[in-house]
Amino acid sequence: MSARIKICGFTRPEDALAAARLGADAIGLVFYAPSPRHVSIAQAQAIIAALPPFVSVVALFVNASREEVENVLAHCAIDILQFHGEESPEFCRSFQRPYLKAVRVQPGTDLMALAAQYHDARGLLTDAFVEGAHGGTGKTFDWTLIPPQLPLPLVLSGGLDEHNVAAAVARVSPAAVDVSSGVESGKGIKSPQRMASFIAAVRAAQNDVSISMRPV
Ligand SMILES: O=C(O)c1ccccc1N[C@@H]1O[C@H](COP(=O)(O)O)[C@@H](O)[C@H]1O
Repeated sequence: MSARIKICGFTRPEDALAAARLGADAIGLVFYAPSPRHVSIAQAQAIIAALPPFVSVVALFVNASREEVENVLAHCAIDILQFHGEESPEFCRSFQRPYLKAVRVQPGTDLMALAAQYHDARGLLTDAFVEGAHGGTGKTFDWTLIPPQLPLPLVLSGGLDEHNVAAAVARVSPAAVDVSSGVESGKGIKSPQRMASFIAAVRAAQNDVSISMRPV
């Protein structure tokens, strides 16, 4: 099955519409105020309203309160929650919505144990560990730290771009890839050219099944 493509960190409706037209499966909205990609409820509503049908909307939170998450869910048509902080499994599953749990990977990170803890997640999203940052750093991590038999769908992220995503897909055969910085022309501003190149690279990598290493 071909890897799904999520592009994260939209701040403008026209960029999200361009992503959808280019073939992105999901767009991400960052509800984390310190991020340069942070959106207000009103911005999120405008972005979502610009989308065609069948493009999933992912709401990203970092250690948000229950009230913050519920407020977004009450005002925006969100399909999937993405928890990118230190949220507990109980917190993640308490909204009765599909969720992704993000993990910032470094040597020693036990992804098998985390997959067991967050067993009802729609996927485990692996990002690079960068001291002092929660994500959206544009940094890659050592993909060999991902166990080949991870029991949850893998959403690979962290420093992906049009130049390295084909190698990443070939190396770990993720269920999905997620990119933010790697398709930008400025913080929160997505480049149509970079999004097109990224999506083309994912699709091209998948046509070369001979170099896929993850069992399907
Ligand atoms: O995009 C952000 O600003 C952000 C802030 C806080 C946590 C996560 C964030 N983005 C997510 O980070 C990963 C990797 O991003 P990048 O491609 O390396 O820039 C991705 O999952 C984004 O959704």
